[in-house]
Amino acid sequence: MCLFLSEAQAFVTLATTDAYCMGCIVVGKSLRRHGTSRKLVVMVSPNVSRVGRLTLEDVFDEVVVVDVLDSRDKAHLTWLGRPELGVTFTKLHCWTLTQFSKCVFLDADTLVLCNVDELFEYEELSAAPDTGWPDCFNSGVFVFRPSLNTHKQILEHAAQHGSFDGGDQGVLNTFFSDWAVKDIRKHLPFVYNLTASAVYTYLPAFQQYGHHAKIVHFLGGIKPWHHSYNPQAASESSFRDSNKNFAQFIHLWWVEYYSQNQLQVKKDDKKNDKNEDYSVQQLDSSQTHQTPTQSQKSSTEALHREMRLSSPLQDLTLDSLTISSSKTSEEMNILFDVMSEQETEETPIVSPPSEQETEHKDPETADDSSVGTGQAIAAETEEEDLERRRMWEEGHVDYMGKDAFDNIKRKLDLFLE
Ligand SMILES: O=c1ccn([C@@H]2O[C@H](COP(=O)(O)OP(=O)(O)O[C@H]3O[C@H](CO)[C@@H](O)[C@H](O)[C@H]3O)[C@@H](O)[C@H]2O)c(=O)[nH]1
Ligand SMILES: [Mn+2]
Repeated sequence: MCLFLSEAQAFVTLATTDAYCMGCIVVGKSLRRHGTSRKLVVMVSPNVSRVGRLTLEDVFDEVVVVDVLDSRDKAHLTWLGRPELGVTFTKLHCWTLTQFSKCVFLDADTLVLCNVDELFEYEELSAAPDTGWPDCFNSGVFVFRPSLNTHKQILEHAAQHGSFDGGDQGVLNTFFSDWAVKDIRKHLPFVYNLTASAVYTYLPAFQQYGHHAKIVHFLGGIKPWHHSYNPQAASESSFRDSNKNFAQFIHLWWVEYYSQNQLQVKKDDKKNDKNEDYSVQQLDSSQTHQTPTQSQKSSTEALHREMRLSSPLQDLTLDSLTISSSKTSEEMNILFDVMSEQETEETPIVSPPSEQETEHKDPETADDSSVGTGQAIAAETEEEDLERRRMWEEGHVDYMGKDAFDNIKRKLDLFLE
């Protein structure tokens, strides 16, 4: 029964360009990292490169090709300042995924920070308020029920009324027009679609509630894949105020982008068993060592190479991305060093053991690890640090434990002070 339910539900995202494929990879990996039991589906338009699609196949259960739907509504999109967003009408095709009874749509520019499977308890159409106009919902995260009938009605509605912002959000808000007032149970908490905002009430609220964030949404023209995160820059003008908080999320985004994913490891294992080769890896013949981490890297690198050929973004070349990625790993090391330093100098920051861990702890080992002297802790910390560093470098970030977001944030805050 449970299995049936989880097979009939899916998280869905969308990419109509290779740049947005990068975002989808992070959406998929972050959902898997946090152990979702639902299927992962990505819709792609036919112009997405073969490498882009193959890379997505490493992460998603289904890659569904859909036609591009473009509002071509230059007038309204100019109001929004985002002429490129006409293609977001393509998102409306998510209602055609009738192999699922219920889905959660996530924009390609979102990052999942914990398990959010409880979103499937909500009904169509559930979404979080938009920070720009809170009586409208933001269409970056929403719960819906696929139905060809609803799909047809929405497209007819779009043809008849157009979209007040030129994108899908305008159409969906006028189609589900009673969202603001009819049923509060369809209002998702803001932490499921946390966007940055310059409104003056935002910062204190972020300080108070920001650590409850479950899904971060990098709304706006600049996406995480457009720049790398630099800890120093966090104190400079480009990362001031609310963006400073988001700089930390951008860092996490890059960590997730380069992390390994379980589906890839499974596929690599299969490949080794059958002695087959994957075309993504064949594209990267310069890679001699085929450890899972490197093969995973090679598929993202292959995507980067493809982007250089076909990216619509002028500034997004292989070179800039390579610099971004090396900067990122350098920064990860800086971050790691800061975390290690702080840990040996101060009380080690570790998440409290879960009840289960406490229950099953061997009393002998429990003696040294949990109630040892300061010296024992320091000695162990050094060893643990080395191991953790190795794990971190291989992309196994312990988000639920030592590398939990709260710990990283605390260390970054200290570092940036
Ligand atoms: O060239 C594009 C542009 C967008 N998308 C997809 O459409 C989504 C929405 O575009 P995005 O750039 O994320 O828009 P936002 O900056 O989030 O802007 C807002 O306005 C959009 C237009 O109404 C809505 O789609 C968004 O959900 C809403 O948050 C992306 O995440 C992608 O999944 C593409 O695949 N290719
Ligand atoms: Mn978005």
